[in-house]
Amino acid sequence: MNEVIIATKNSGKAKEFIQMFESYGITVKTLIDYPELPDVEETGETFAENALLKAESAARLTGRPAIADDSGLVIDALDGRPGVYSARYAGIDKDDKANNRKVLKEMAEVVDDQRSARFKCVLAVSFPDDRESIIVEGDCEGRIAYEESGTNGFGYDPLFIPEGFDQTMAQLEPNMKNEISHRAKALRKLQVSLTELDGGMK
Ligand SMILES: O=P(O)(O)OP(=O)(O)OP(=O)(O)OC[C@H]1O[C@@H](n2cnc3c(O)ncnc32)[C@H](O)[C@@H]1O
Ligand SMILES: [Mg+2]
Repeated sequence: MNEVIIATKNSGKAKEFIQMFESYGITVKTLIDYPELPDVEETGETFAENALLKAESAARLTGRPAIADDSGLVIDALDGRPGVYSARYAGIDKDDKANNRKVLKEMAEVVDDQRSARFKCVLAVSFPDDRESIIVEGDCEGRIAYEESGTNGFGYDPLFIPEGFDQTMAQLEPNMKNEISHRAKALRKLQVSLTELDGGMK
């Protein structure tokens, strides 16, 4: 495999996948390269259901294996919200600024030791033939800051302080995020699953 399709229209995710796959010598194409493909409605109740919906649709429509990422932020003090609704938490889809403001407001009165949270990433690989889809997941533990800091990354990165750091994900170098992130952990598991398939990832 020297090219892979990632079924995402999120440019932040796309950039990270391009960087992470570089080390395997694999070129990444995303749905940004296939503007004619229709949007998939994320009607699932779990990250896995939504990842599968996106991967199956892309594999069917492109005729090639496709990987989809469904991910989000799970905050303990908010009973797991924003969770699967992370992209549209403040109402409008993919308004990162508004989503971050809403989370900060809801977390304003929450004390230090109750600010635990994790990023979750579920990756699904689907095939255009009758091979079964593969699902893997990765978590990144951390806590919610009191204000936004940093400009790297995307989404909730300016609010999220990963375990073992005193800076937000948006203040870390992209290479560091791509070592420790939920997405990196899921991708490492996928590498293991894919090497068991014909051809593998190399
Ligand atoms: O469905 P696609 O096209 O992949 O793009 P999306 O942005 O809609 O992606 P999701 O449905 O998986 O929603 C995930 C949301 O969770 C947040 N998120 C996911 N991974 C993140 C990360 O690494 N850093 C910060 N926020 C993240 C971000 O707000 C995303 O919009
Ligand atoms: Mg989405």
